[in-house]
Amino acid sequence: MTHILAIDQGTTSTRAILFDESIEPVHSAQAELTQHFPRSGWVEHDASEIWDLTLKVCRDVAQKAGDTPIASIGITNQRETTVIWDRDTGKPIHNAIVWQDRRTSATCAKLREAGHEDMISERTGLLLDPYFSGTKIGWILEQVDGAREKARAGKLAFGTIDSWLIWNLTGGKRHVIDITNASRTLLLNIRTCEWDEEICDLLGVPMALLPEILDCDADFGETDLIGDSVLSIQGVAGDQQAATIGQACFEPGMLKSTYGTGCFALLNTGADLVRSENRLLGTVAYRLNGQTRYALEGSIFVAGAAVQWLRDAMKVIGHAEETQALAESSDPNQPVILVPAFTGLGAPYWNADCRGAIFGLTRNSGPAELARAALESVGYQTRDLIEAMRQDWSEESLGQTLRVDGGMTASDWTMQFLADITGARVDRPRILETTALGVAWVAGMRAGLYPDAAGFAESRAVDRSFEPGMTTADRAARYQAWSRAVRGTLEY
Ligand SMILES: Nc1ncnc2c1ncn2[C@@H]1O[C@H](COP(=O)(O)OP(=O)(O)O)[C@@H](O)[C@H]1O
Ligand SMILES: O=P(O)(O)OC[C@H](O)CO
Repeated sequence: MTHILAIDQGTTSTRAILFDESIEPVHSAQAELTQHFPRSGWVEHDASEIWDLTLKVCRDVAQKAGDTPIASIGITNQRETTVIWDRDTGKPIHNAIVWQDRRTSATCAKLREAGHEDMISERTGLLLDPYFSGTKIGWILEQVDGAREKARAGKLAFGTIDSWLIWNLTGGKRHVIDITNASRTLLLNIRTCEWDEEICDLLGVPMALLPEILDCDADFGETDLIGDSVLSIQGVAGDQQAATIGQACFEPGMLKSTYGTGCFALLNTGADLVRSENRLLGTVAYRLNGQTRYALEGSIFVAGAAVQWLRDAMKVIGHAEETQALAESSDPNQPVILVPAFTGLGAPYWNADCRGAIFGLTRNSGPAELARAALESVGYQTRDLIEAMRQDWSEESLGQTLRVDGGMTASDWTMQFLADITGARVDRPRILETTALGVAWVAGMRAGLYPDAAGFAESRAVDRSFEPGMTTADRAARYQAWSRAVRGTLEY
């Protein structure tokens, strides 16, 4: 018996999962991460806590497996979150600035006004938005005393969370980043897959800060910190790209959508980078065996977070699961619509300033109608993404099947509505930990334990498929109502 260890460092928690020789998850350990909100719109993590908890869950899970050896390590992580540390001490010089953080929106607006957005989008595939790492790096260098000089002198290191974990796991020997994480920094030329010096210069990021870029299945270094033997790190990808791999979306046209706090839909566009005309992102899906595959990505900031809002702010539920019974008991003649723009709207609107709205309330609208509206908002937003993808990539098969994963897919009601409103078949896999599965497979394949991509795709099993049931007329009417509600929200 041999195991593969997958580390999944997410926004709210860190998980370590051991997969056996049949690529089945057999042991796991998890720790919650402290969220810091120093100001409205700011979100930080303590990078040292991230490292401590990651090492802890890895050691915990290794202990659960007893004497069974680990053949290789895969790492997947929350993307864009930015850490800068001192190369001598190994200590972060500031809290990590999390992907959700909006503090650099004024910097982005200035760069936009100066006319740089087209050039940056053309080269990076991304948009000028605080979401990405580039402007976060600039902010830390500006705010921390002496940081810019130290950065120029090569004394500091920047990394996304994969880089930070690998630096620590290898005892400071490797300063690297995988290509998928690099493609989220706003500093990568996505075609040449190299750092873009002109953009780095524009954003005030000295090249001496930057890690070496590696393929997802590269040699990322070795660690002797987990268990008694030396373990190799051989598979790395940002979490949404890892889920794309874990869902075996290896062919152009395959689409996966992950429903956690937010929702991230990635469409494999093959060896071609598609430049979106509809404010979707162009990103590296993965690079395996030296072959780069691209994706179009739609990122929505509020999916499961709408359910958290019902629980924490509105207090209409005690637990997320209760939304199912409430939605089932809601009055179908009250078409309440919730536009959950709590922190603005992501793709395809990218409006950071609009805020949430509820439409169609009556005196009888209550918790049941609100719960249904929250669950439906996830389906409507996904439909927005698929419509935008269809305009960018006119392949007929697009949008016929949606491979889903993430915590919110536990809700059958939500998955059925998703199928109804998108008109797509929704496939929920048997292994829901697709993010960890993706990098476990890459690491295990490199270690010679797991099959190639075709064999892996064949082994993928579906737990349940949801077929669209709504009439075409009903689907169209409801989607039109949603579109009107979004317009109203944007105009308010
Ligand atoms: N049965 C359910 N019905 C509706 N939403 C759910 C259900 N179970 C979990 N969720 C939502 O899914 C999210 C958690 O998913 P997860 O994949 O763990 O998120 P993340 O990785 O972003 O922390 C939460 O926002 C939660 O409200
Ligand atoms: O950690 P998650 O699952 O919320 O994912 C975060 C994304 O990678 C942000 O782009």
